Amino acid sequence: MQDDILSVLYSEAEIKTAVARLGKAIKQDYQGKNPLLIGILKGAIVFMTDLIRSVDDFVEIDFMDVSSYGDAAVSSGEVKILKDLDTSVAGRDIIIVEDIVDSGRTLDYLIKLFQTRAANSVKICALLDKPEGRQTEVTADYIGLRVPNEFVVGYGLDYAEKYRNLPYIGILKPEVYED
Ligand SMILES: O=P(O)(O)OC[C@H]1O[C@H](OP(=O)(O)OP(=O)(O)O)[C@H](O)[C@@H]1O
Ligand code: HPA
Ligand SMILES: [Mg+2]
Repeated sequence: MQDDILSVLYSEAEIKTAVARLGKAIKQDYQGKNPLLIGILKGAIVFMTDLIRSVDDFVEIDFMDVSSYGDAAVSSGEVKILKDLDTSVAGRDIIIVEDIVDSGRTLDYLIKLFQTRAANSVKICALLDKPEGRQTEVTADYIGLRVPNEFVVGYGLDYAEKYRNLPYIGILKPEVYED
């Protein structure tokens, strides 16, 4: 698995520091609000489990499974809900937890959806931001680390369902996804 990685972009230690910073900021901004953190499966799973343990206050969690990449390295542009929430978002302060904002299409879709469902507020916490990938106006409120315009994997992020279990963020060798 490690042979497919061109270079390590962010080490485990760098990720840990970024996650701790995000957890502190959320605690400060949401005192007494009992926010609902919504992890977007599957990519956000690793980040979500670390993030919630870095928020030293009451939070609730739920998950939604949406997909737009399938087995490709380029977004299909069509966001599909594979599993919806169990919790009602009406009147709640929502924090969408994402592994990466790339084209921004997934978040654009989700923000509109939660606003339609009458959430009190909707913010975004993303571990990674890839600004050069953007095709929409979306910006995350809480950002861990910035990544260049390369396909990155690890710490939850996949290529064709692989590499999610790498403990660091790495750049995939282009020959792995180009034919
Ligand atoms: O900003 P965007 O271009 O929309 O890309 C970001 C989204 O794409 C990935 O999900 P994917 O659809 O690959 O599903 P997965 O989380 O199950 O891997 C990633 O986890 C984000 O949810
Ligand atoms: N890597 C993995 N999954 C992704 C990426 C990426 O760079 N961008 C959007 N989904
Ligand atoms: Mg994916």
